[in-house]
This record gives sequence, C-alpha cells and structure tokens, in this order.
Amino acid sequence: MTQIVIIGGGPAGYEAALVAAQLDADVTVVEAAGAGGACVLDDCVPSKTFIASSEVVTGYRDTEEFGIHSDGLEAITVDATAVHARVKRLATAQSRDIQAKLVKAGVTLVHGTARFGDDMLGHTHRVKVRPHDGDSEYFIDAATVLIATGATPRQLPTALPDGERILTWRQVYDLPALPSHLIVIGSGVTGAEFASAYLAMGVQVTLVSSRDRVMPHEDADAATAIERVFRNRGMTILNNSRAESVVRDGEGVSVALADGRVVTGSHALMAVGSVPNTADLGLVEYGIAVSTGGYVTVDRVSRTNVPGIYAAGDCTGVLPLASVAAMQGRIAMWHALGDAVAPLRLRTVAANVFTDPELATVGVSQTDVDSGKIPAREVMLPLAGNARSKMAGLDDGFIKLYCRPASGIVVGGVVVAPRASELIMPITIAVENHLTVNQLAHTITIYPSLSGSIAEAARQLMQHETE
Ligand SMILES: Cc1cc2nc3c(=O)[nH]c(=O)nc-3n(C[C@H](O)[C@H](O)[C@H](O)COP(=O)(O)OP(=O)(O)OC[C@H]3O[C@@H](n4cnc5c(N)ncnc54)[C@H](O)[C@@H]3O)c2cc1C
Ligand SMILES: NC(=O)c1ccc[n+]([C@@H]2O[C@H](COP(=O)([O-])OP(=O)(O)OC[C@H]3O[C@@H](n4cnc5c(N)ncnc54)[C@H](O)[C@@H]3O)[C@@H](O)[C@H]2O)c1
Repeated sequence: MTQIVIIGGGPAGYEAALVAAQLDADVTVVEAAGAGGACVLDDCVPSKTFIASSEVVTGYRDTEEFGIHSDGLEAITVDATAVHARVKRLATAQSRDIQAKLVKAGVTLVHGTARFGDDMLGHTHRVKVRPHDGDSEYFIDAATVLIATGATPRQLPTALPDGERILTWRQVYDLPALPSHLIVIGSGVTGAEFASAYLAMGVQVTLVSSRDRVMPHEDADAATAIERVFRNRGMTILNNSRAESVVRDGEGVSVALADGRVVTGSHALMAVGSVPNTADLGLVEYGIAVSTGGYVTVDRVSRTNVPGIYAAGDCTGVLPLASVAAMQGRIAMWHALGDAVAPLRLRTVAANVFTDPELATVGVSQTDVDSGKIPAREVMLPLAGNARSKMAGLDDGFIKLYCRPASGIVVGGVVVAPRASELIMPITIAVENHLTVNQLAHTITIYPSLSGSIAEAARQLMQHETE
C-alpha cells in the first residue's frame, strides 16, 4: 500500500485524502485544528453562516413597499451571542461530518502538527508528527506528501489584534455584543463581505479602502454597483485610504490613516489579506521551492520541485478558494497514484462574493476584454427591467455576458443580484461546455425569473451578431 501523509485537513487536504483512500492508499491526515480546517472552522463556513443571519434582518427592510406594515429595522434585536453560538455550532457540526467521512473512508486522522524531517534522499519522505494529545513525537515515512496547510490572517505590526476591540475575522464570533461602530480595514472580498453583513445587522460601518473602489480585483462595474448600494444604505467608505495604525482608545479604537486623518469607532476588523502557513514546515531545509511571499511553488498537477511532494490550496497562492483548493488536492492524489488526471484549469472557476447583493463571476474578465487580450463581444443587462426583479423590489444588479466575436461561444459572465451564487451556474455550464449565445438564447426559461435575463442577454448578443 502506498503511504501518503497529508499536512492540513482543510478542503485541499481532506478532499485529497478521500481520493487517495478511494485509490487504496494508506492515508494519514495531520491537522492542527479540526477536520475541515480553517475553511470550516474559521473562515468560509462561519462567515457564510453569519451572513445568513444578516440576511434574516434584511428581510425586514423596506417592507412598506410591499404593503406590509412593520415597526422597521429599529424594532429588530440581533442577539449577537445567539448568532455567534449558531455560527460555532454549525462549523463544529460540519467539521464532525467531515471527520466521520474521513474515518469511514479509512483515513487516519491525527490531531497535531507536522513538518518535514530529515531529507531521506531516496524514494520516501520523512514527516515529523507532533500529536496534540501529549504523546511523543514520531516519524512517518511516506512515498507521497501533500502540503495543504492553508493561510492565516495577515497582521500589521502597528495594528495587532487583541481579540477584544481590534479583531481578525476569526475573532468576531467571540464578541459578547455587536459592535456599535465597526471600522473594517481592507476592502478586498473579506472586508466587503463583513462590512455588508454588519451593515445589514444595523451596525454603523466605516470601510477603509486602500484603493479608489472597493474589491479592486473584481469586475469594476460590479464593485462600483455594490459600493453604491453600500453608500445608499449608510456605510461610510473611505477610498484611497491606508490604515497606518490601529490602537485601543478607551472604550473604542482609533485608526490613523496614512494621510494624517484619524477615524474612531468601537471596534476594528482587520481584513488586510492572509499569509501562507509555510514558515514552520522545514520546507527550505528540505529543498522545496517557496516564493518570496512564502507560497509553495506548484505546477498544474500540484507538484512541487521535489519528486513525491505535492502542495494544494491557499498555501500555494494559486487561487484562494475552497473549490480550487479541493480540486488541487484531488489532482495531486490522482497524479501521485497514477490515475488519469487533467491539469488544473482556472478558466471555468466560478467565484462569488457574499455581499448584499452578491457578485458572481466566471470566465474572462472585463480587464482582459478591454485590453484586447481576449477578443469578445459583451452585453450588460440591468436587472431593473426584469419582471421578477420588479416584483421583488430589486433596484440594483445586472447580468453581463461575454462571447467570442465570430462564433458566439460564451466565454464569461458577471452577475450582481441576490443569490448570484446560484444564478451564475447556467453561465458556468455554458463556458465549461463551449455553448453559444444562440444555444443560451433558445433555452426557454421560467417566467418570471431572474435567470430569464441570462437568456435575454444572450438574445441581445445574437442580435449584435446579425447586425
Ligand atoms: C473570511 C473568509 C471567507 C471565505 N469564504 C469563502 C467562500 O465563501 N467560498 C470559497 O470558495 N472560499 C472562501 N474562502 C477561501 C477558503 O476559505 C480557502 O480558500 C480555503 O480554506 C483553502 O483551503 P486549504 O485546504 O488550502 O486551507 P485551510 O482551510 O486553511 O486548512 C488548512 C489547515 O491546515 C492546518 N495546518 C497548518 N499547518 C499545519 C501543520 N504544520 N500541521 C498540521 N496542520 C496544519 C491548519 O490548522 C488548517 O486547519 C474564504 C476565506 C476567508 C478568509
Ligand atoms: N466568497 C469567497 O469566496 C471569499 C471570501 C473571502 C475571501 N476569499 C478569498 O480570499 C482571497 C483574499 O481576500 P481578502 O479580502 O482576504 O484579501 P485581499 O488581499 O484580497 O484584500 C486585502 C485588502 O486589504 C488592503 N489593505 C492592505 N493593507 C491595508 C491597510 N493598511 N489599509 C487599508 N487597506 C489595506 C489591500 O490593498 C487589499 O485590497 C480572495 O481573493 C478570495 O479568493 C473568498
């Protein structure tokens, strides 16, 4: 039986373990926190559960427009302790489910930390395991090792989190009450999602954005539309503003910006990116190539430069999404165990930002199209004209579709809408399967439905074709 050690039990590690077990390998996963990793226990699952609570509050907004009289948002009480308890309960339950799945598949799960031992200079690699239950360290010699150690919130030396007022996104669920005024530092996807959720819960939010718009890596039209919604709902957004330091200031925090301004609030949430968990693995000593940012260098089948050693997920910096991490992990095992494998393709990865409204994307980006890197025709259809959208009182949002100029093959799309995460699926199927706008346009959609606007967008691109 092939011996495999997987360091880290997040999506990259546990999905890899399930594949390796299915291919009859002897698999050990060493995980420091719990099955499911940071994704399940600290990052993705808790934040989306928290956002689900915020969506319940959103349901009470603008009810008068629908002829429903209520006492408004002011009458809603958010019990932060109960919300946080639900977040933790769901995360723990999800972790337990994954653990049960691993055990059922025959995977050995060790609660502890691992690092590379001495270089064996042969066909096996030595991994040093330190169990957390107090047992002494031991070694496992394995033919294949997968590094799947994920990443940790980046800390600024001048704004160190204290877990009480200056927080990482992993610490917010320990607060005894909602902040009265939250200053979110960093307007990437993480910052935008938390700013959106707290705003929905009735918290005063100030978003410190180092760039000229929020979510600088996302589609500009989409990010601008969401920024407009945020502002209309009362969020203060400070563009082109870098936080230099964050300090405790009595019962609050004081954020000094690089231009000399000072912003005060009750709490600060640091959302300034992540750093890969690779410093303590003995990688350099073992000869494993690591980039300047600490990310493990991999190819499209997750191989590092050392034969038998693979890496997957956020520790590689390829594309920090749970879905991509899982696929990198599976690819690593299919490759290591000699199964048929196709290299990782990022062209058809759908991604979603869970703000209100959501922002989902797949395929080519506007930047690629505008720069001429990818020739494409495009249409952007506001949802305001959609019948279902009017019934639901949705004023914001749009569908964008890109296709090849001559063939009409769909190459990408953007959706800004509630549940854009679900609406992006038909576009993803089209991109993955090289469907044309004609094929999308001929699909009979539900009336009335938001997805009808996807077919409508495709029809508009058809019309352009015949002009
Ligand atoms: C706030 C937030 C929200 C997110 N939401 C989404 C989302 O909605 N959808 C999405 O697709 N992605 C989301 N992501 C990204 C997603 O969480 C990551 O891409 C995913 O967690 C990566 O999985 P991974 O397996 O590489 O690492 P992780 O999930 O980080 O797991 C790695 C594990 O390795 C363990 N470990 C580290 N070092 C060692 C060691 N030496 N020995 C043993 N164990 C070790 C760690 O304890 C950790 O549990 C979000 C990220 C953040 C920060
Ligand atoms: N819904 C999802 O799928 C989801 C959710 C969260 C994160 N993620 C993944 O995680 C990745 C990283 O996202 P992220 O937002 O955590 O990190 P990020 O690095 O994309 O964004 C951090 C932002 O903070 C800014 N910043 C840094 N220092 C600052 C300072 N001193 N003052 C003000 N701003 C400062 C940076 O300029 C940057 O825009 C995403 O690209 C995504 O792949 C996914």
